[in-house]
Amino acid sequence: MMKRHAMSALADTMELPADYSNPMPSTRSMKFTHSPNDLVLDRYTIRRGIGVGGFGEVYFAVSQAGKEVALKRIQRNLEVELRGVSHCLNLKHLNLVSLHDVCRDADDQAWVVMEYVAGPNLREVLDDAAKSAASDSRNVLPSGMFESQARHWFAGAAAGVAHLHSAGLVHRDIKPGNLFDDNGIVKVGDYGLSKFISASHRSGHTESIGTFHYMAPEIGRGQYGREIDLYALGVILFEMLTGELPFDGETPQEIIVKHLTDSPDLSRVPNQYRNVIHRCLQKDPSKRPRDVAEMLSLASMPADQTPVLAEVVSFDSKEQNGATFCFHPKNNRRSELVGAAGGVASPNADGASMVLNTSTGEEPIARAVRNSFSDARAWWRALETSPGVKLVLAISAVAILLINTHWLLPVLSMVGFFYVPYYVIRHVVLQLSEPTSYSPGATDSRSVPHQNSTAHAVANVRPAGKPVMTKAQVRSLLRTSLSERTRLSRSAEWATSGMTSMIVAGVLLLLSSVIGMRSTPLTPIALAPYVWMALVIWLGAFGLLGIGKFWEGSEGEGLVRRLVSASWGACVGLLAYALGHFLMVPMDEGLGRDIDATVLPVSFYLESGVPKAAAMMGHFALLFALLRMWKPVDPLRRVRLSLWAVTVAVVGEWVVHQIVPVPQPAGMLIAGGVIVMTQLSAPWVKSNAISTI
Ligand SMILES: Nc1ncnc2c1ncn2[C@@H]1O[C@H](COP(=O)(O)OP(=O)(O)OP(=O)(O)O)[C@@H](O)[C@H]1O
Repeated sequence: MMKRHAMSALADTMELPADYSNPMPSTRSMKFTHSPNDLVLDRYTIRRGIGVGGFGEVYFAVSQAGKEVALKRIQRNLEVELRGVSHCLNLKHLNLVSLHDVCRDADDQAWVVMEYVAGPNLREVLDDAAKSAASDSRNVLPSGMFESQARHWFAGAAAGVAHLHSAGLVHRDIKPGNLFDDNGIVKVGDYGLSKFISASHRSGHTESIGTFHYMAPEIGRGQYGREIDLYALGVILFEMLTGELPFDGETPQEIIVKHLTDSPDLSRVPNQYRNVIHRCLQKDPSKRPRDVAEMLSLASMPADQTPVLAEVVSFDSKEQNGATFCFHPKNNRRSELVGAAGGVASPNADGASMVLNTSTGEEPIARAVRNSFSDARAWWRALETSPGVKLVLAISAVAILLINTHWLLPVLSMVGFFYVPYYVIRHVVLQLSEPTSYSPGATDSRSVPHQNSTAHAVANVRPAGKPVMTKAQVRSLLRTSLSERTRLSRSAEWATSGMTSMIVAGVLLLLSSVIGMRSTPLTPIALAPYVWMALVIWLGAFGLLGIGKFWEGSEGEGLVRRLVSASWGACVGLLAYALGHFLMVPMDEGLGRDIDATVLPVSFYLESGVPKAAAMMGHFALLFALLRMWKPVDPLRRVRLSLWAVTVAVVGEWVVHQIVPVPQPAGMLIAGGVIVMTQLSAPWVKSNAISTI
């Protein structure tokens, strides 16, 4: 209690922002000095007022040439110290709102000219989410945001803040109102300026402007280290995930006292984020994460955990302090080049080479299962029904599980039978294949301060938005990077792709057997051809995925690759033949040719016309040689799943069938299936990532 009084006194003596008496922006009067069509700074025509903040009024304006900008008219009672502002003005990063200029008009009025962001800020998004949750009669909406949305904002804001920090700047005013959504890209605005703008009656003294909910305790002591930004990001993450603030109160003093003394209640925060928020909200700045990179990894957000592909890599020519983070989450995606198995590609600081990191993170299937559980848990928590109803629901769920154990248990055992060895092998291989970066040109992330201490740092040499590398150059850098990966990391990725392809095979088997046996009783004999096809497809794809790991480092020599493909095709044919016999699959179906071809090669067939092993081997060898089999497994292929490639494979198979017939339609299904499966299972670097660099 004593401590609280002491803290309260401290809060009373703290310097509060000039506008603290009414800190909620919504209550500020929205009177604007300028009207639409006013010309300011001799070149900008005001279109409309956007809002009024602590520093002044913000307008949407256009230049004479039509460039859209946001203009902030700094309040008269604030002094603007322009010395040093240039440091902020010359920062360029995809996740920062660009500051174009700070200038004075004829009346000596200071204006900040900046990039105009049309999208909402996080404050508005959170308020909307709260309103939707309040009016959601089905109670399915979270009180904060969906986790994926929160991650998207968090990662984008972190990337912008990391860039500021690497440039030696502290934002000082991170809050939801200063984070914007620009067409899916999170942008941090209002950075650094608070240092250069101060209340005139305290000339020369830098003012604390942050809204109290996001203000780190040490700000009261005049400490403005970069830790205050991490603190604010922690508060924002808490708010996004729970819809509530960790420290709230009726007055600024009450909030400040809570920042100084209270511990946040993390019980409503999903498990995965408790640690990062706990660390970010430490009262002692030295106990917070060392930097943004550490904060992100505590949030389980290192690049290798996000199995998505890169979209943009942004470079800043002024970047000297090591890597910057860049987040371009169109479609909620991270900005790294990440393969299906979690690899990450990023250009290094001199832009001369790219690093393709392979996964060392959580196993993708385990992650998917964990995410589903946490979604289910969130849904369960959000379910606002009486405890009695919840109990009935829980008992019903358990009963349903128990009733279905007769098939659930065998299925789970089967899954475990394949999954556990795969998981162990993957884990062992990844343990051996550390470090996370394989490019000799890249600095080991753990050896250099500020350099990417998580796997996904990107550095750049250009202002965002202007491509500096042609697609071909980027492609060649990615190739180099792919070629520099260790054999172990490739093996790990192969294992993951193999597992994925097994799941795809299971789905194919299910679909094809359901369609093919809709009017046939389910017997082992009837099922055998489907199992046979699924196995042949899987084996074919698995081998190609493995060979693809050796091909991915170069564009390759076509003839050699066709020969290798043909050899693997012969193996697939042999396996198909052996498995067909083992499963007693009728091999004499659909052998007739549509074209009256020659009787060759007659020695490949029994007198009954049933293909011998040689026919199967010849057929698939020819097919694999004909199709460019390295394309569907190439991480740099144009699209993840090309239906054109599938069509070509099926038509190609039909052509080969005219020369060396095999059972149909199994042959065509196998050809199409192999191409679908390899494409779905092989890692892929999204092509517009390449075009936008
Ligand atoms: N670059 C911009 N593009 C579009 N809207 C902007 C831009 N900068 C600010 N705004 C909007 O203008 C309004 C006022 O912004 P401002 O930054 O002045 O106030 P604030 O963030 O509420 O308070 P403070 O100045 O204390 O940070 C807000 O609604 C904000 O979303």
